[in-house]
Amino acid sequence: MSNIEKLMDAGKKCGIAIDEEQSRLMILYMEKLLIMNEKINVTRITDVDEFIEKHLIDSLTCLKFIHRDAKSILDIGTGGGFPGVPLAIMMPEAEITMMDATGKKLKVIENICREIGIKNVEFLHGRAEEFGKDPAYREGYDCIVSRAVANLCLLSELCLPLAKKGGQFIALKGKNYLEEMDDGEKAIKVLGGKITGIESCLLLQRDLVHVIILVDKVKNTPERFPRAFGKIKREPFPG
Ligand SMILES: C[S@@+](CC[C@H](N)C(=O)[O-])C[C@H]1O[C@@H](n2cnc3c(N)ncnc32)[C@H](O)[C@@H]1O
Repeated sequence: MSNIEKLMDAGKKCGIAIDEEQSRLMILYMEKLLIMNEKINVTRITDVDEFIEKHLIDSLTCLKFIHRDAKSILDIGTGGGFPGVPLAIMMPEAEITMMDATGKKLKVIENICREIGIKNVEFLHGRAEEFGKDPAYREGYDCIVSRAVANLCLLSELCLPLAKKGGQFIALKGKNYLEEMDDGEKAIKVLGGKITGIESCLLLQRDLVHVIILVDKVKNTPERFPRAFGKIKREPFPG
């Protein structure tokens, strides 16, 4: 079976319909990223089957939860482009912005996206807590997604200020999410969000359970958030 077929098949097993052209683009992205990864470390996953499951399919588990009318999606801490690049391939009508504090990684994914012709993407180099204070970006996105960046409390302070009122924040989490829920839930409420669902996603390996935390932005974020990163790290979230 070719890698293109493998990805379509894996999608089918996980309830995600991937057509041949979408699969071709994602596999091309993977191949180019793995070549670049030998020079600039972007991902520790280099085995193709593992990449398909843990990067491509895992990124797409949040697809069905994104509001159909979402036009602007921001991936905070995108790293090697996850979940942003697979979402951009699957949602050609939406504009996907990928943000990361590390410019080197962002340049790699930008170059690959340009090379393979993914057009509905933008790149923002910098820290989420700084963009969150900038009126040009604050409360400017329909949907914020983020995977493997920080615990739920910290992550919410980075992400929710950038979501529009009426928009969403979707956190892709590992199976240990429960430890983060108490503090995370309190912070989400103060930041103007409301948890509307916690969904588990079973990947191909049956023991690999990931969780998606769905948050609606129901109120504007108070102006004092986000705080500077040093403060976010050092001080507990003010209730
Ligand atoms: C572990 S990687 C995860 C990458 C990708 N989301 C994934 O799931 O494969 C975390 C990424 O978040 C970025 N990051 C961490 N804190 C950030 C912040 N405050 N603003 C923007 N990016 C941040 C890091 O530079 C890093 O690339």
